[in-house]
Amino acid sequence: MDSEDNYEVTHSTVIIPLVLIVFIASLVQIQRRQADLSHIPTIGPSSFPFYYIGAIRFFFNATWALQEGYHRSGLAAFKVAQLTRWIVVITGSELIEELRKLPEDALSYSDATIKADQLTLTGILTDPSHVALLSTQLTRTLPLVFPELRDEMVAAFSDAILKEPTSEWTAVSAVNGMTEIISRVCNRVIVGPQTCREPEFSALNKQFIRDKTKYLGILPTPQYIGLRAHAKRIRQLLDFKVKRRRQKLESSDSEHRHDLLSLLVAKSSGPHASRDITHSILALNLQAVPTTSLTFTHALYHLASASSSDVVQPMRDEIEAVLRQEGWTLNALERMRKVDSFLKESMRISGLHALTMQCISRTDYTFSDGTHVPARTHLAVACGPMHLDPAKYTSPQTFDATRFVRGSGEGASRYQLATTTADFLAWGHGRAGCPGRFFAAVLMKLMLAHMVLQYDVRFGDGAGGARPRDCWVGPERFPDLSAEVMFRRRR
Ligand code: HEM
Repeated sequence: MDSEDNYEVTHSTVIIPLVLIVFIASLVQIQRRQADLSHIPTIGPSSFPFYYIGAIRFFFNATWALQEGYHRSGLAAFKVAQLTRWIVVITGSELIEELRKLPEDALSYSDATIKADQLTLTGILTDPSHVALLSTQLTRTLPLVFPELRDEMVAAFSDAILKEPTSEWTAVSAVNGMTEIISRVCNRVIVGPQTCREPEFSALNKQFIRDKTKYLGILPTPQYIGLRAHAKRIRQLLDFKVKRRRQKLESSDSEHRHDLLSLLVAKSSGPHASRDITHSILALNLQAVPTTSLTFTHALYHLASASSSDVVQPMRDEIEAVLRQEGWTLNALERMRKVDSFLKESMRISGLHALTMQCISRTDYTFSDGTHVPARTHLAVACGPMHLDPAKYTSPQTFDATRFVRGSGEGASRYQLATTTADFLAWGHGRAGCPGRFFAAVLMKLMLAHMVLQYDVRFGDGAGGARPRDCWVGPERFPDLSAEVMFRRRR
């Protein structure tokens, strides 16, 4: 028997029974939960086996189910079927605030993340200790790392967009170009200046993210093997750097770096330190790079289809006026209100997730309006329909670049890009709010301001100047992954 036959045997003897076991287990689970949740209205069919029709429809058209539930009058909560579970969707600002305030022993966000994340099965991504570093250390060191961040962004832009000093229009693959830049700049603060530019590190990272996207949680597939192999090689690459950072820390070398690798080295010890550090670096890349790249690509598509005189020129005027007074500083970036508002409006109308604040109840809980959820219920909030609700936003279907521009008076911070509220949920909210959002907001503002100042941007003639259609996979929204945008250096 040759190796190909062996491979076939592995597939038929391992994968098919495994898939069947998972399928039957999920069937029993979903059926049992249906009985517990029968008092909560369902969008789509609710009885076996028809809820699978609802689950399949949710996969292909989640926005329909969420809009339907959100707008059905008087519903504070509704449920939708997914292939392996029910999700109870909470609506309305008051219940969302109530949900946000529930403590960890009543409601767990990490239980939901760990359950939903197929990487749990690979043994990679089990320790969430890097999360605390983001909200404390990274946000605090932003003023210190800001000059490095800008230098890296400018260099990465030239490399990824227009290497040659030409002023002709050049077509750039939007998702690839933005991912290239964002991966490099994010890694400048994650692993430092040399590693973020190393071709092997960056190629492995990209392959790891790609395999993760395709990995369905089934063990012996090529993606599973790939994920483990890439993680192993990245660990080999980082091992030497970890040792060097540790020596520097121990030698009280005054030239400490402010990247996350140094912080991880400082707080780790024991025989598994190097493995844990690699896993944290991988987790950070997974959580930072795809979200920021896709969010920024959405904004780029809005920019390429925006009116030059009504949207782009006023932004340029604002950026130039602020830079004349301050130069490139964190404070200058904060004063660029039109840039901030443009990105926030893009996240409102083209947010990546139609569901957010996904969590699992740990105890039975009754909301103030009487809605009861038993323990172990998967809960979420429908942010997609909320962002398009005319009761919350005037003309919600229109992209209004200055919607969030507000004066500097009291309460102005409520409208800023990184602020989460019960009406703006693109970063999650409360305990589930993205801990990397202050960094992501600074990075995207830097990129947009640089792009608007240095380049003209438009869609090619083939596209008729229009923004390409988004693509939905379940409740996740992707910008067109193959579209090109034309760039030209400003004359
Ligand atoms: C525009 C870019 C980004 C968007 C839209 C975004 C959005 C989100 C959202 C919505 C969540 C909560 C998930 C939920 O709803 O339950 C989240 C969690 C998270 N984000 Fe972001 N994020 C972005 C960028 C980043 C960056 C740059 C980093 C790291 C530097 C980061 C690190 C994380 C981490 C670690 C979590 C998990 C928090 C936890 O488990 O408690 N994100 N992000």
